[in-house]
Amino acid sequence: MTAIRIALKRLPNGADLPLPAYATAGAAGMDVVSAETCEIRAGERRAVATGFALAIPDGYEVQVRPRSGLALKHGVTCLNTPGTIDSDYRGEVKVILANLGAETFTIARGDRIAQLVPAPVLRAELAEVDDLDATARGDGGFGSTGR
Ligand SMILES: O=c1ccn([C@H]2C[C@H](O)[C@@H](COP(=O)(O)OP(=O)(O)OP(=O)(O)O)O2)c(=O)[nH]1
Ligand SMILES: [Mg+2]
Repeated sequence: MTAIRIALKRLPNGADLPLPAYATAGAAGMDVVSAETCEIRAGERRAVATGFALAIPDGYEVQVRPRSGLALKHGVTCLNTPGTIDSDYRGEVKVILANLGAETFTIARGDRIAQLVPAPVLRAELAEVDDLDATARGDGGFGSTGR
């Protein structure tokens, strides 16, 4: 398994926290813990601090993804999933959690709240044209092929 090196800087609010880590040998995501104790009421959202910042190598991003256990048990997910950490972002990584459940969700400092997955970035060069090539689908979409 190849790994890319990503520089991580602990921020003062993350001084004593575990760094993002893979929970099992085959885990795709590194679990991230919360740097704050807080509550998210039903129907609300919050940018939760993680206590670290990253310098991702050029040509890569880091995706912030929800944990399925929180989603299934509590209705808590990343609102902007997958969140995008740009390679040129040097601020604190935050996890935008939304509580879609019926109960207030309590987060303790150190709780695992999301997972980070690095990914290569492909950039596109747009070529503006007057006409696009024809396809069988054409402009059908949004359920046009049936259930
Ligand atoms: O879940 C997330 C998503 C984003 N970010 C940070 C890192 C990312 O590089 C930056 C900008 O994210 P994005 O491009 O998704 O947000 P935007 O609304 O387009 O903000 P900006 O105008 O700053 O690009 O915010 C996070 O910490 N967590
Ligand atoms: Mg942006």
